Amino acid sequence: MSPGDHDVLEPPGGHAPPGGTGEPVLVVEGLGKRFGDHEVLRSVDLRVNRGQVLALIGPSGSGKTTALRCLNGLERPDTGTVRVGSDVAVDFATGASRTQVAALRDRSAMVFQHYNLFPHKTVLENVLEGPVVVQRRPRAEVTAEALELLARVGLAEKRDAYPFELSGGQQQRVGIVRALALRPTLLLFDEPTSALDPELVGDVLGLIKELADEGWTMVIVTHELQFAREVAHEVVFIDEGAVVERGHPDQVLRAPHEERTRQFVQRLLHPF
Ligand SMILES: Nc1ncnc2c1ncn2[C@@H]1O[C@H](COP(=O)(O)OP(=O)(O)OP(=O)(O)O)[C@@H](O)[C@H]1O
Repeated sequence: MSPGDHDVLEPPGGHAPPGGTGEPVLVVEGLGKRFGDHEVLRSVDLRVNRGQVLALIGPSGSGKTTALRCLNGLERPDTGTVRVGSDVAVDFATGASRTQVAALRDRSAMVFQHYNLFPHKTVLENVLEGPVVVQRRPRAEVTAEALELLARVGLAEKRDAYPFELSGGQQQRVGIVRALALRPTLLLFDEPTSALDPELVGDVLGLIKELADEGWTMVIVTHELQFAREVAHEVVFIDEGAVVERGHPDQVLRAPHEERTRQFVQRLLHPF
């Protein structure tokens, strides 16, 4: 590979050391969002350094998905700034332009709860859609990368299959490949295993853990607390749209300072 080429199997900038670097990839300040009278996000701050994983946890309806969608430009916050990498900084309070929001979307890639694959497109076409149609990169180059990524997740032979021919776990692996093919600076996961049958959950979590070990920078919304403890460098607990507690996974998940965090963690660990 010549200098400047991008190895699609590696995170941008190469593998980060364990624990990440000190270089910020995502800096979010004062993120606020209302849907009508409902204040869904209240001045949320987040920071993730290169090679780090942030796990965002919280009760249903606390604003986790909305926060991710704001980071990805799929939703427009009313206030706050979002910086991704060294060259994209969007201040929503002063009215972000379409070009700025598009730049934000270009830097991060989202893996959705329900896979969101195009049902009428093959696996390969699903992976090519973003890089070729949206990013306008050369089809031949992207196809080679997509096949490499599909091989990595054990789906090379499914390139011409349609989503309905795949298991949920396989569909979600395609969802992850589709995100990686965008060469994102930041990967966003929205409860990536919540739609899966229990026996397929470990398969997808294992793949995400591998990516984390390789130094991909990620924000993961999850209810899988054991997984969050193993993979995340920081856990952020939000409730009613506001950050209640943040810290090392062992502290937040085993010895939380806040009563609301303790109750939430207990409910997830002991639902009955
Ligand atoms: N497009 C929308 N229009 C109106 N209200 C919305 C919209 N999207 C989300 N909401 C509301 O915002 C609140 C937060 O929703 P969000 O999906 O972000 O929560 P969540 O923490 O991800 O929940 P869950 O764990 O159940 O997925 C909810 O009350 C939801 O009904």
